[in-house]
This record gives sequence, C-alpha cells and structure tokens, in this order.
Amino acid sequence: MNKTIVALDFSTREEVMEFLKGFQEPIYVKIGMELTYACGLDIVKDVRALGHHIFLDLKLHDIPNTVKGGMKNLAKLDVDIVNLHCAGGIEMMKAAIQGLEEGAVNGKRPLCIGVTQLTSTSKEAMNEELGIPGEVLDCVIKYAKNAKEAGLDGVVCSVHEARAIHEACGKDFLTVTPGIRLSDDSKDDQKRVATPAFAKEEGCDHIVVGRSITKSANPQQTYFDIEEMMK
Ligand SMILES: O=c1ccn([C@@H]2O[C@H](COP(=O)(O)O)[C@@H](O)[C@H]2O)c(=O)[nH]1
Repeated sequence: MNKTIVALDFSTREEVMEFLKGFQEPIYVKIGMELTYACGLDIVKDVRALGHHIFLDLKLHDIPNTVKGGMKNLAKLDVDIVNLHCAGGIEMMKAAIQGLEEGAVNGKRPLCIGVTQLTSTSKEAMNEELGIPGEVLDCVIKYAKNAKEAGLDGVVCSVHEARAIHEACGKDFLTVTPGIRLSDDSKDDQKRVATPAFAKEEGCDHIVVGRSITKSANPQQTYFDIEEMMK
C-alpha cells in the first residue's frame, strides 16, 4: 500500500486528469474541498474509475444527526477514507460511524478518521484564538482517545504527535499526517511540519503531500522520490 497520499488541490477536472496521466499504477489521492466545490462529487467517480484509492477529505463537523446523514451518503461513493473534525465530540463521531455503516457498499464501510488539530494551528493560536489551554500534544491525544472511543479508525495529526498517538491508542490506530515539507525551513500556512524522513522515523501510517508534489517541476518524480524515502 502506498504510504503517500497526494492532495489533489486543483480547481479543474482537466488539471486532475493531466496530473494523474503520469501514473500508470494506482496511487492514493486525497480529494478535498477545493476540488469538490469546483467539480462536485462526480470527480470522485472519475478518479475512482482510473483505479486510484481515495481519501475524501471533507472534514464533516455538525450536529450528530446531520453528520450521520452526510456520512451515509458519502459511504455510497465507495471511497477508502472519509473524515470529520474530532472537535464535534464523541456523540457526533459515533453518529458518523452509524451513518457509514448504513450506507456501506457490499457491507464494507470507508475508514473514518478524525482531524485532531489542523497542522496549520500553532500552540499560540490554539491557546489564544481557539481558547484551548495547554500543549497541542495534550489536546491531540485527548481528541485521538475520543475518536478511538467513538469507533473511528484513526486520526489526522502532525508527524510530531504520531508516535504518542500510537502509544495511547494502539499501533493499528491510523495516523495520517499532512504538513509534510521537503526541507525544514519552508514558511507557509502549515505550522506543525516535518520531512518524509522524520515521518517514517515516527511511524506515521500515511503522509499527505500536496504542494510539494503538485507544484514541483516534476511531480511524478517527486512523488516516487518521497515513496522511496518512506520505504
Ligand atoms: O490538519 C490538516 C488536515 C488536512 N490538511 C490537508 O492536507 C493537504 C496538505 O497540503 P500541502 O500543500 O502539502 O500543505 C491540504 O489538502 C490540506 O487541506 C492539512 O494540511 N492539515
């Protein structure tokens, strides 16, 4: 199974198809809000038809009944992974799993993972803007434990929290880590960043990589280089 999940943060179907043309074998891709809001959920079917694995990153966060209904419909798309915000609470996460089970295709529901704290959130922003005191790690672990209690399959976190999450929630509890940068000195919206090599060291199950691949001079080569680093 590919360790790298490529974030298809494009705004047109043409850009997606052009990018995927470079891959003869199935890869793991992430379809998020930029692409979904531009192309609708038809893009999921188009990418699936090419044989790629899909993490549908729509980060649901609403009252339990609404999330349950939303997840029931997402399950029918037969994607591999869906997600939600752990901040919605345990009741909401349990409802999500119920919805996924009700919508499951051939009795198999997508994996469901919870976003703990966005990798663009710093300690300062979490404390001062979001009003959550303490260390990011403590909040992330608390949310991961809640996710596990609710029956989720894993969480989205930064590389820096993956090891502690596996210790707290078990090695089979998935850690999916965005905020991947090829050098330590990159400065953009991501705050809790790490290299693929460090992700491997910390035992992350999957890394999510967007711009470092899609905006590189040779995206396919960059993808294969990163996959090699994760082996
Ligand atoms: O905490 C999170 C949750 C999701 N993401 C998503 O991952 C990619 C990262 O893209 P880069 O270009 O590699 O920064 C993007 O689609 C985010 O929506 C995240 O970054 N952090």
